[in-house]
Amino acid sequence: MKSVTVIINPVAGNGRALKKWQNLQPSLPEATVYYSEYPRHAVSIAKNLVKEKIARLVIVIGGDGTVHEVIEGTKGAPWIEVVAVSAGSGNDFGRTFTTVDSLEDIQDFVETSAPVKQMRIGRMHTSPKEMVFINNSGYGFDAKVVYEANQSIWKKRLNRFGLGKVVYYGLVVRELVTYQPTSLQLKVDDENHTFHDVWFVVVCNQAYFGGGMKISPHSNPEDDFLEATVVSGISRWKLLVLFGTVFLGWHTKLAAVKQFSGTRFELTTSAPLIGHADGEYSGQLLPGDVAVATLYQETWAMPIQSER
Ligand SMILES: Nc1ncnc2c1ncn2[C@@H]1O[C@H](COP(=O)(O)OP(=O)(O)OP(=O)(O)O)[C@@H](O)[C@H]1O
Repeated sequence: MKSVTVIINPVAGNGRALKKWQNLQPSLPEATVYYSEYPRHAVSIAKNLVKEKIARLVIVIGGDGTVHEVIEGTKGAPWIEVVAVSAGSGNDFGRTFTTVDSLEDIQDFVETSAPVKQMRIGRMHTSPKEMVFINNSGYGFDAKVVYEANQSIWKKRLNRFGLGKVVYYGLVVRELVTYQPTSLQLKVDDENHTFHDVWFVVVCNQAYFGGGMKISPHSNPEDDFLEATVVSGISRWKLLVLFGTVFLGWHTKLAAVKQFSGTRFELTTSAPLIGHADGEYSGQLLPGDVAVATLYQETWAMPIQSER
């Protein structure tokens, strides 16, 4: 029997995480419980768990940001299994990896002694910084929207009424009007590609991004490859239509969308670009910098949906 540890982000999903935990708590009296008290606190909680070297099931109650932090903290500890109770607003993690919602789901994991498959996780390196990504990491338009949303006082105000997403929609429209596409060089393993008029580039470890868009259908965290999607040479309003086609899977046939599979991706830019890792701001890529996306050699014990 594994020991159960619960990590909750009380602000995720505008308090939804806390409500979900209040429902589960009476059934898990033995669980060790930690609350994330500030951004990136879950990274240090997870790092401290790794030091104990005990086989355990870690249940993360939060959104993609909180799962990202716990996974970052459990690097190099395949004896720790991570599952999530989806309680954020986007929840792309739970579209591929396993989520639990009831006590029965949790018991399945606690009681099974079958080894959990090991998953690959991405790494975006821009010297001297290194970012983990479970879902995806990239640069450009979408990262700018994330960055602006996190700066916005309106996001906090509207979140109180569960309307935080309105800020994202507003910013997508604003950036559609004001964003200046740039040139980008992409090296996929040994092949060089140059793009002009680039809106965004995203390197994916799993298929979904942006809260349910299956942008990279061939991405699979069980394999040894990452996939990059570059969107370039498209007018502002066609880009909006393109986002709509992603839900139908038609975007992969458009000339403005180029996709590559590989093991190492080098990105360089002609103008400063804002970046994200799993939808959280990850800093700027400046002309002269090289961002390198690869998979970590280490693996993580995270069941994926198809196994259940
Ligand atoms: N006690 C806290 N107070 C404020 N922010 C916190 C706290 N604990 C964690 N955070 C931060 O909250 C942010 C949002 O968390 P998370 O992404 O899990 O929820 P979400 O934004 O609602 O969901 P999603 O990313 O799926 O849309 C994370 O960046 C995390 O660092």
